[in-house]
Amino acid sequence: MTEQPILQIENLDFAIGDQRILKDINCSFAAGGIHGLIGPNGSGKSTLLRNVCRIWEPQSGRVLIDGLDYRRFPRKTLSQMVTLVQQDTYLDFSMSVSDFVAMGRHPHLKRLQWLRQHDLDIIADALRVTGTEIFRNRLINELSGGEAQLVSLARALATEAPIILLDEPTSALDILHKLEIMELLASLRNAGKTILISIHDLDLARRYCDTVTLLQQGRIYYHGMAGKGFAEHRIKEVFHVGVEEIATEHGVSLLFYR
Ligand SMILES: Nc1ncnc2c1ncn2[C@@H]1O[C@H](COP(=O)(O)OP(=O)(O)OP(=O)(O)O)[C@@H](O)[C@H]1O
Repeated sequence: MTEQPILQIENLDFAIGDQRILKDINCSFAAGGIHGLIGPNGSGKSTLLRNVCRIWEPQSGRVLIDGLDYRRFPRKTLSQMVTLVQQDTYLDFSMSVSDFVAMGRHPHLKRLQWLRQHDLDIIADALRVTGTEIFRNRLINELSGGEAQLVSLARALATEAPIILLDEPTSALDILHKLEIMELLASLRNAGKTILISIHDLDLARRYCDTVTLLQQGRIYYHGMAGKGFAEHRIKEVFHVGVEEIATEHGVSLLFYR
């Protein structure tokens, strides 16, 4: 018997005003995987992530978590199950990094309940694994773009949600931090988390993702195994560039665009 996917999207349509942005989206994601969302600018990746965590709601179709329509869960319960690291991590309010990361514990607290030792331990752990504990006392609106991305990831980890959505989490990071984040995501995947990540860097996606979902103008063009997803003709047709695989001496191949 095949295991039920942790996340399923069925016949999802989403529009803003009269602009149809997502069209007939059908896909499912196994637990314990890194699932890449790729596609050109404006193809609908961020919009899909926002529909998956119910910041936006589809006009038709369903999102199922563990087989249940997410509209059946109270908002607080849904926030314990799914968390989103947004693309624009411009944090324009004055708050310490540790207070910001502590917000990740809110779905687990009752109204006006103080953080418990258990919560403080989880916050400390989230700061540690993202390498952000060194600026725990800094103000978030004084961080660089890359530092803010790491802190946003720390807050997501503090929720302990089994499904983590990330909207281009490495876009503002230098090469070392990019690799560190992807390695961290790989270890979270190995610990059983389900990660849905929108990512423009196709080489990183090829290296780290188990499956890819390729979007083109709001529709799914390909959904399946990552290896097969990067066939030359698909990249050519969706991104309108020529592409060639260049083998390296490290046993991996890199994409060369022309
Ligand atoms: N708040 C909004 N109001 C109106 N249209 C929007 C809004 N947000 C997104 N769109 C439109 O929806 C479409 C999909 O946008 P989305 O941000 O989901 O794409 P994306 O694939 O994440 O792009 P990128 O790679 O540039 O981040 C685009 O045409 C965009 O202009």
